Amino acid sequence: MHDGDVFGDRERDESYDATARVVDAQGDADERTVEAALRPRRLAEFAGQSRVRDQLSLVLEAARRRGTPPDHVLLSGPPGLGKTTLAMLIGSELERPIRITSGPAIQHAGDLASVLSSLMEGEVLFLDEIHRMSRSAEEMLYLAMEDFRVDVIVGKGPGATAIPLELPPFTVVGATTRAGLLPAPLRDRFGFTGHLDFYAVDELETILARSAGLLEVAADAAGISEIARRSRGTPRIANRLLRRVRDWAQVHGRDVVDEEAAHAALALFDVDDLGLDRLDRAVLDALCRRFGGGPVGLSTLAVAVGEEADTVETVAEPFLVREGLITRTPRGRAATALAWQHLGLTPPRGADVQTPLPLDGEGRFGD
Ligand SMILES: Nc1ncnc2c1ncn2[C@@H]1O[C@H](COP(=O)(O)OP(=O)(O)OP(=O)(O)O)[C@@H](O)[C@H]1O
Repeated sequence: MHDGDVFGDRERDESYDATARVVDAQGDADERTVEAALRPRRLAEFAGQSRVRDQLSLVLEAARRRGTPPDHVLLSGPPGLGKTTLAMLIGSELERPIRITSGPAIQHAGDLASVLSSLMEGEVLFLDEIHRMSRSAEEMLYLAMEDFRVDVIVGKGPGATAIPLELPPFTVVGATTRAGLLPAPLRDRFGFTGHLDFYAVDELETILARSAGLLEVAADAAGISEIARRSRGTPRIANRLLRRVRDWAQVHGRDVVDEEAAHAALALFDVDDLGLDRLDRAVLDALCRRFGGGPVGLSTLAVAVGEEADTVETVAEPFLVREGLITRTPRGRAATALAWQHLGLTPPRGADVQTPLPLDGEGRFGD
């Protein structure tokens, strides 16, 4: 029932095929079938995010004891960190059916009305990319979440009338990578909000060990650890790298995914020991070698690496900033001392003294 076309309509950069990156945090439609097999089936199997997991577990257990559907749940955070997985787990923990759709699939209030009017009591409605719903659907959703009612409009023009339709109680689980884009009235209807953060290496190791078991891949601790370190804090990337290393091991007649297999496979796929790929490194290289560490304007930097400015900004930059390799300053992008070191170069004096711009809380810059 899961992972159908509703996930296919994602915003992609058009000039650069980000899906071709082995370190892309967004999955494609084909990959979702494999991913579905790796999803934890119980909350207890969900590694990491302990705060959100414990809070959610409490909310669900209390609702179960009361015998009522829990509050609506909003899950936010970057792609590939487990929002869909948690939504599925809410359904399975409550032992309720789950209905899946997404913001882009609901462009008219009527689309939402037909979903809402067919919900059963206690059903979980998962709305992925909820920030991409149309305004009219959003307004209908507020009312449905608060009063369990939709107004069905019959007729057109001055003669149109609204017929209220009562709905059985249900729970909305919304997922978004951009919580800041949700209008406040919609955000306020969620009784519980969980923000997912990037995973620590040991958490990714736990996830990888479990995935290796499910994929029936023999993997040793050093191999798993090597993959975890290069996975950019993201389970989706970790699982994908595991599959590529498994491929390498298989083709080279190795029985075990070990450190050597991980090194060789990840070198083949251009993923370095920090998890940077070709584009990330090209940006650092241009910044340091061509522009003396910057600061340099985005468009100049983009020309130097042969990509669109938007690609550099949305695909490469967020991770480079998060890793402390570059900063964005009012005068442009600048390499930090860490970037120089990563390229094996000596940083010039003052490589770290640029004043960064403030982030807006979602890893984006305020300008
Ligand atoms: N905590 C976790 N434990 C085990 N596996 C996980 C965990 N988090 C994510 N995964 C795995 O990572 C993959 C991606 O997770 P998921 O689809 O839930 O991410 P998402 O946040 O919904 O991404 P998107 O925003 O792109 O929809 C799945 O295969 C899932 O099983």
